[in-house]
Parts: sequence; C-alpha cells; structure tokens
Amino acid sequence: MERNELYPIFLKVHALDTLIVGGGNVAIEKLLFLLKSSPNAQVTMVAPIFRPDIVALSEKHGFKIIEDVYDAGYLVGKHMVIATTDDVDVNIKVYNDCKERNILVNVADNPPYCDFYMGGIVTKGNVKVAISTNGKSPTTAKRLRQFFEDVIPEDVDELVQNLNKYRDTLKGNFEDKVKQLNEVTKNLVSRKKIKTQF
Ligand SMILES: C[C@@]1(CC(=O)O)c2cc3[nH]c(cc4nc(cc5[nH]c(cc(n2)[C@H]1CCC(=O)O)[C@@](C)(CC(=O)O)[C@@H]5CCC(=O)O)C(CC(=O)O)=C4CCC(=O)O)c(CCC(=O)O)c3CC(=O)O
Ligand SMILES: NC(=O)C1=CN([C@@H]2O[C@H](COP(=O)(O)OP(=O)(O)OC[C@H]3O[C@@H](n4cnc5c(N)ncnc54)[C@H](O)[C@@H]3O)[C@@H](O)[C@H]2O)C=CC1
Repeated sequence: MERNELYPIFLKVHALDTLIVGGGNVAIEKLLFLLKSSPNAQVTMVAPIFRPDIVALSEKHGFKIIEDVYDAGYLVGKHMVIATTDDVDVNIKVYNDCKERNILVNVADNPPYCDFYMGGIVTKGNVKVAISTNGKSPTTAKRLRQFFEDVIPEDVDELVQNLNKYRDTLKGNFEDKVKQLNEVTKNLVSRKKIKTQF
C-alpha cells in the first residue's frame, strides 16, 4: 500500500494571517471550506476581479479584499497563502515568493506546489476530524467526510465535555490520571461503532 506521509495539525487560523490570491470559483470554494470550519479566520484576498458572492461574504465576515493583481508585497505579515488564479505562472510565482519567505503555500490546483493540502473536515462540537487522500482524490475526501459526519454521533461533544470535567477532578500524578481516564473510557470503543456513553 502507498503511504500518506503528511502530518496533520490543527491551526488556529483566527490567530494567523491567510492570503488567498484570486477571486474566482476555486477561491470561493477554498474560502467557504475555511470559513465553515473557522468562521473567525483572518483572511485577506487579492485579485483584479472578484465574484460578487465573495464581495458579499467579505462584508458579512469582515475580511479584506484588495482589487489588484498579485504582488509579493501582499505577502508581508502572512503566515499562509492559497493561490487560486487561472494563470499558472502567477500561481507558481506566488509559490516561489512564499518559499523564499518561509510562508506556507498551497496552489490549489497543483499538488506539487503545495506545502499543505486543505482536507475534508468533520466538526461535531469540540471534535474535529480532518481527512486527506494525499492529494490523490479530493472526491474520496469529500465522500469520507460525509461518511464520518454520519457515523460520528452528534452527542460526542457531551462525552468530551464530561471527560473534561472529570479530568479536572482527578488528583494524583500524570500517570495516575492517565490510568483513571483510560479505565473510565475503556468500554467506549467497540469494534462496530463509536459509543458516546459510559
Ligand atoms: C491537492 C488538493 C489541494 C488543495 O486544494 O488543498 C486538491 C486539489 C484538486 N482538487 C481538484 C478537484 C476537486 N476538489 C474537490 C473537493 C475538495 N478538494 C479538497 C482538497 C484538495 N483538492 C487537496 C487534496 C486533499 C486530499 O489530500 O485529499 C477538499 C477535500 C477540501 C477543500 O477544498 O477545502 C474538497 C472537498 C471538501 C468536502 O466536500 O468536504 C472536488 C469534489 C467536488 O467539488 O465535489 C473536485 C472535483 C473532482 C475531482 O477532481 O476529484 C483538482 C482537480 C482539478 C482538475 O481536474 O483540473 C485538484 C488538482 C489536482 O488534483 O491536480
Ligand atoms: N473551477 C473549478 O472548479 C476548477 C478550476 N480549476 C483550475 O483552477 C484555476 C482557477 O479556476 P477558477 O477559479 O475557476 O478561475 P476563475 O476565472 O473563476 O478565477 C480566476 C481568478 O484569478 C484572478 N486572477 C487572475 N490573474 C491574477 C493575478 N495576476 N493576481 C491575482 N488574481 C488574479 C482573477 O481575477 C479571478 O478572480 C484554473 O486554472 C482552472 O483551470 C481546476 C479544477 C476545477
């Protein structure tokens, strides 16, 4: 079997500055998935022409859109960049400019030019599951997202909240706490389905 060697992390995108280059179909797709998961994401967009729905979203969510062609000056202060223009050379320039500045970059339609991929995302309260197919089949990522949205119980967040409270009541050293938490949760996972109640 081929391996997926990507390392998933969960970014606090409300505390990081993200630039989206381009304002068309791909830009709105990436923007919507970002905002769906992280409504307070700090986003700036730059493009000469924006889809009207992007303009409306920028007003609703309060992010900045800049009507201009891409220039490396727009990278100042950015931690992460997503390039979505319909000009391959512009996207590759964005990639190279970011590499020079150690900024994480994703060229949405060009996997070799991605430091990271956007994943399929399932969110149930505090629980979040991210899915990647190593860039091989975004459609599979979407289908798996739908599958996990269905099988992960809605009340999984109650479990998290209860265990969080229980965790705060535990005394003793780290090892004792781990033991007690493992003991109380040992029956939660059966082979067939995820349980949310003790
Ligand atoms: C590499 C990656 C880079 C990145 O964008 O980060 C990438 C690249 C490309 N996407 C393409 C197409 C499509 N993308 C989707 C959907 C999603 N794409 C997403 C992620 C990623 N897409 C990253 C890899 C993720 C991984 O590792 O699996 C998801 C998961 C998350 C998100 O977009 O935020 C989101 C589903 C979210 C959800 O529903 O939950 C659909 C399906 C649909 O829309 O129904 C199609 C059409 C069908 C098809 O082609 O499969 C093409 C082909 C372009 C062409 O043909 O020219 C490329 C370029 C290429 O592969 O070369
Ligand atoms: N639409 C889709 O679902 C898919 C698109 N693609 C590819 O992704 C790329 C983008 O597609 P779309 O979003 O549909 O294109 P689009 O035409 O809707 O959007 C392109 C955007 O890039 C902007 N742009 C052009 N030059 C720029 C520059 N120098 N600086 C900043 N912004 C600039 C334009 O103003 C526009 O907002 C294309 O190469 C397309 O072939 C690939 C797969 C699916």
